[in-house]
Amino acid sequence: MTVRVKVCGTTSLHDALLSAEAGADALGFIFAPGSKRRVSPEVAREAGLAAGPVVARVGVFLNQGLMDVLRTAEAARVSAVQLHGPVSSLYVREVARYHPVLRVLRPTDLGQPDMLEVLSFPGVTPMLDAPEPGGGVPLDWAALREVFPAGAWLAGGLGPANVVEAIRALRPAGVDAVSRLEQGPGVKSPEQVRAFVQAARGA
Ligand SMILES: O=C(O)c1ccccc1NCC(=O)[C@H](O)[C@H](O)COP(=O)(O)O
Repeated sequence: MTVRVKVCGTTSLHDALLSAEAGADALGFIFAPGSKRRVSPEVAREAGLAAGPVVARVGVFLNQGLMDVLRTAEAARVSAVQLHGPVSSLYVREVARYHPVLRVLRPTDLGQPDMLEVLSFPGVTPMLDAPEPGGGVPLDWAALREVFPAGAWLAGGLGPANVVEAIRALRPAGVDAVSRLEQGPGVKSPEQVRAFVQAARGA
């Protein structure tokens, strides 16, 4: 199965076009307060729509109010929503009534019935990520091999140099990265973005 590739932390039209031209399947737009990659819904909307009809536009949220998520997602015209943080399954189910959801889990969540319940909701796809989102720290792929959910995406410290190994270890449906694709906070490195997409495609 072809692995999907998401380039997260897009903060400009320039970087959206860069990732789309590199062949990314999805762009992430971070709306979490306090993120050094936070983008306004207006910029996300302009940049995401410019990437064309086949590139997914993912709004990224961390523990934010339900109405904030729904209003921002609408204003930014995202095509999916990524939810970080200890939000309830009811909350995830409500967001999934309006948008496809990438529900971010940490490895320690995998044993928790209430966290796993959400994965049975229609339109909700799990994404395994490190405890600190956007922190550039890889997960222990070998330790996850037996418990990695079917159809899940993988994030956490991925970049051109390790994405092939990660894909071969866990066979995720998609991969997502930000820290290792930047030349500065919120600014993409063209070389790293191209190399990441190319490496993931060739895995
Ligand atoms: O990157 C951030 O600043 C961020 C802040 C708050 C919530 C989510 C955030 N990033 C979300 C992502 O999907 C990252 O791509 C993912 O955590 C992987 O990051 P990295 O380990 O830096 O590749």
